[in-house]
Amino acid sequence: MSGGGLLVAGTTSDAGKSVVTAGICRWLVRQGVKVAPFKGQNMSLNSFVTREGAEIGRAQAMQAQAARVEPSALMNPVLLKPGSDRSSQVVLMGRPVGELSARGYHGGRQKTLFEPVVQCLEELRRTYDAVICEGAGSPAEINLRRTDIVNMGIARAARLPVLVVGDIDRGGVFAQFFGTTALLDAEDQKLVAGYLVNKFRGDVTLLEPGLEMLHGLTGRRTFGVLPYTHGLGIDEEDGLRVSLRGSVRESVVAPPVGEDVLRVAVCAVPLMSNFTDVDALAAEPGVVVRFVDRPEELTDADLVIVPGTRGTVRALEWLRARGLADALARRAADGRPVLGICGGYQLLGEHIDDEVESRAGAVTGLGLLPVRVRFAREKTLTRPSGQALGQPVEGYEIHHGVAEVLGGEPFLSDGHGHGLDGCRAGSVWGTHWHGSLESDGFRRAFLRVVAAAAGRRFVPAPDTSFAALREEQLDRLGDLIEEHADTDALLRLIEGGAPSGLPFIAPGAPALPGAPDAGTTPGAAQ
Ligand SMILES: NC(=O)CC[C@H](N)C(=O)O
Repeated sequence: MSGGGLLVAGTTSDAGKSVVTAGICRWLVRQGVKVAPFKGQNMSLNSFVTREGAEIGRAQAMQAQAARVEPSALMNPVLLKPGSDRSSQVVLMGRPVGELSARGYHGGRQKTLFEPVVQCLEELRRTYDAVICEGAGSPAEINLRRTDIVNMGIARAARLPVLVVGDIDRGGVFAQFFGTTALLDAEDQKLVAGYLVNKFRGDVTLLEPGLEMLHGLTGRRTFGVLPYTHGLGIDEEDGLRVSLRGSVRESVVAPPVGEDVLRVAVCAVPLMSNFTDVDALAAEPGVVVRFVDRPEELTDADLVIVPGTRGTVRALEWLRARGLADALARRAADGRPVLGICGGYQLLGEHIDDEVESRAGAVTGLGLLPVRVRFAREKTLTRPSGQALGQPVEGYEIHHGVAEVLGGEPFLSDGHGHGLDGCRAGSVWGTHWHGSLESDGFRRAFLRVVAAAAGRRFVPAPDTSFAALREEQLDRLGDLIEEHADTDALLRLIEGGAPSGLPFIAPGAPALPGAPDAGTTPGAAQ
């Protein structure tokens, strides 16, 4: 195969585009196809750092792993990181280029990003046999189509066939498939090859008449019906699938090894970034991870984690306002474990000087670690490695804040006694490194320290390999596609593009209010 491509669009957010894209990548690479993932523009606070030091969405890094290739900035040229409900940091080719309001972004900036996005995809298509692209939200966002760079905009520019994924679990999937198609203009519709039903529970024979009717209505076939599968929510784009009032959805089912479980409470701070850091804890038998936002929920926790955040000062204010700051201080005084990661580490320190992220200037931190933080314009984006508790640790850093450690013990060091990052003072630990808990030996050693401090007879399983668990998940995604999609038809689509003769479904895209043809011939193709 060469020059193959596909856009995996969705009828809604959370329809399963990311995991379907990953599953298609894993299936193709097993067939010997050299494949890469791509998403023109991603909005997420879960990001990753490539070996070249570029920041991209974690979902694309996960898909690259599914495709067994090294993640690169080309795979996610634009990353938007929300800093409030109305503005985002724009990361272009892995580097931040500014902070923009949604209005400013859609009003003009996005247009300027179209060319670079198209070029990145072209470069990937020259290097790989096939590129599986992921859309965002729904392609039928009629207010945004004109400036779109991630759904039909890119499909049209690159002549990609489009597969629309729908989540049947929430109901309404036929109307969604039909409506998504019918609200696109005629040229866009020519690329919409068909549908994929996701998260189906029950008897497929009951669904089949509906799929036939859908075919009759749209002239488009359904390429597969994927069953509802638990435990596949890996590296999500956003917080949608993490129940902030509940436990992590990825908890392992194996029973605890020791007599006690270990309870981990993760403070659900605003603008939480890389909450995926705690996935590795949830993968440990006997570790119970939940997100919390009330001080009384810290009482029975053996370990409290303050995770990363795109709003360090805002998170600090939130912790104070909710009474969590006092609860954290009491824990520290009682010698009970607290771990701060990135933004969570910064706010545990004594002082924050921030003219960059919050522009709040001088702010007093929680004072639980002897650390001072100054925000820099330059973003630190690295993939460090070192040691802690005598075990090798790998991580990645994504932050503007620069920490000056004034005391305590170094947390992560180079193995020769030189501190590399972070700080430990009594039972409080902090580091800028994300992903450190994925290092199996370190995670076990850290959990043993926590268990001892908490007086729990918890024993970490000797053999949990987070990397192996992740591989297993990616294989299961590949299996889902192989077993429940018409792979021959998918292959033809990826190789040959959308079939010709797909019918137009009225009314098509409406004209924008105020545009010259507004109010006339609603079905007119643009
Ligand atoms: N990833 C993070 O938690 C970032 C921390 C903080 N917002 C900074 O930029 O320094």
